[in-house]
Amino acid sequence: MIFDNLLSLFSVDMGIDLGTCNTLVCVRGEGIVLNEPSVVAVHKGTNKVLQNGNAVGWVAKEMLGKTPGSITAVRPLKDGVISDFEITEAMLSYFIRKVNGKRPLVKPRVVIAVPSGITAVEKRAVLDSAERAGARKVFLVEEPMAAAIGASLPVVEATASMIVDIGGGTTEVAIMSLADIAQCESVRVAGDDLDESIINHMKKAYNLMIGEQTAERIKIEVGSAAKVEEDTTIEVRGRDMISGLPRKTVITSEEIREALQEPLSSILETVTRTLERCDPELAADLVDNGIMLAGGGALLRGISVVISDATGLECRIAEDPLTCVARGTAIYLEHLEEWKGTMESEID
Ligand SMILES: Nc1ncnc2c1ncn2[C@@H]1O[C@H](COP(=O)(O)OP(=O)(O)OP(=O)(O)O)[C@@H](O)[C@H]1O
Repeated sequence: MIFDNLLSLFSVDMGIDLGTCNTLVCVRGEGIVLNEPSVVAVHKGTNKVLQNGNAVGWVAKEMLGKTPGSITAVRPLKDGVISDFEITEAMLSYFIRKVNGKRPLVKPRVVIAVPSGITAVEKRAVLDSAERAGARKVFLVEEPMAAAIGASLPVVEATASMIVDIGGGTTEVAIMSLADIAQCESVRVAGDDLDESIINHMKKAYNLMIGEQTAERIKIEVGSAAKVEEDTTIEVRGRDMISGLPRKTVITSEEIREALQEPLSSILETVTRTLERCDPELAADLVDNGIMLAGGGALLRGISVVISDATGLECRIAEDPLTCVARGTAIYLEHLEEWKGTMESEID
């Protein structure tokens, strides 16, 4: 124990938000030091990462959708869970090496935020991957708890705090009190599904095939959950499904809003269901405390308006919602000695 504390003086303790879309790493005392896409480029049909294990993150994202036949750029996490263990391990290993690089002699202690819905087997896989990827000790925290802490909600107090974390693969809804999760639900509908709906809309309405990156750009530039600004238009390029040739067309923000309604209604249902299951005393607190939104999906125009309309509660957006979970893991690192009993760890 004392030896471990001594070692921590020489190692970088890090908090990792292992996301479907982005992985963020925080270092104790330094804040966010890495923010890269959760993408890895491999030789097709193998788990061999290109460029000696270094084709990860930004380098690999540029290859996504543009790779020649022998190379594939993969996202090893899907729907918020690990879909490819070996590649996830390679990715974690690259990020840990990149951050720990300056102090390679002592292995780091690592806090990883994982979706609340993952199974014991999946948790073990994350623990094992991080250990093999070079961590000295690994602690897991539940993503909604990390998000709430990162959003400065008073989770340790005897009052209810509610977080809706809309990520890439999953939306996590949780109600917390006294440092514990009282009610929690996770749905595998989030930002990626909004992109998917845009792709389907373009196929159906315009016979135009567009890529995932184009769909995401449309969502970010003109997408909305409710009409909160003047409607605009955007030029979209893709491949004509009939002629097979490149083509462009102009679409409106109104039709995109329409296309997003279906996945958004699944998210809204999850939010209202979680509230319905909540203890009446905690529900009473939420009348005053409201709901906090986190994750990249919180940046979708009008999302707080639709959640507020559906629940009747005040809905706020966390500051810098994309980094909430990572900042929460950094706060965990600061309180590691006090809180580690509440976290799952390989060794403890
Ligand atoms: N301005 C924006 N408007 C709408 N969506 C956005 C915006 N910026 C980012 N996003 C979306 O947020 C999602 C990524 O959010 P985030 O980084 O919180 O997810 P993640 O942690 O990688 O995923 P998960 O929590 O599911 O593992 C993507 O779907 C991205 O398209």
